[in-house]
Amino acid sequence: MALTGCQSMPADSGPTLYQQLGERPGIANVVEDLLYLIVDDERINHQFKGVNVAQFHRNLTDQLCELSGGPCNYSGRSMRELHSDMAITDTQFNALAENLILAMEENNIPTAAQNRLLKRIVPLYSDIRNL
Ligand code: HEM
Repeated sequence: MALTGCQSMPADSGPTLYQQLGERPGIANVVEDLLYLIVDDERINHQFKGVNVAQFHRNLTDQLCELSGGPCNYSGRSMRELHSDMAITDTQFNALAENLILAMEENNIPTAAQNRLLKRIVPLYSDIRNL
């Protein structure tokens, strides 16, 4: 019985990305700090004028939660639809990614976890740039 039990246990592969990010509360903190960085960043802050901050915070938190494997459902509009009129440049995309990295640093997210999340964001690139 004991052996059978052992066989059915999942291999100990360490914390999931969702756990490394501090689950939804940790992700919400990262997104809050990201918002402050965006407001201070002259390369991109003009794009965010008039944005509903509470909704942006909730939806981006849900999206990163879902992307990291957490139990969240992003219920906002598609990435292509949201960003299609913004003519986002590579420089602006990279500026936002840089701010996300800084926000993760501020929240002591390990570098390996930062890279795991960025890797899951990369596939969104062509939709966000409307390519
Ligand atoms: C890392 C890449 C990006 C991700 C994962 C991302 C994700 C998102 C998400 C989930 C939303 C929905 C939030 C809401 O419902 O308000 C959103 C909206 C928005 N994003 Fe992005 N985004 C990215 C890059 C960018 C860039 C580079 C810009 C501009 C420089 C940008 C500008 C905006 C704006 C202005 C909105 C609000 C649109 C609206 O309310 O109609 N995003 N983004």
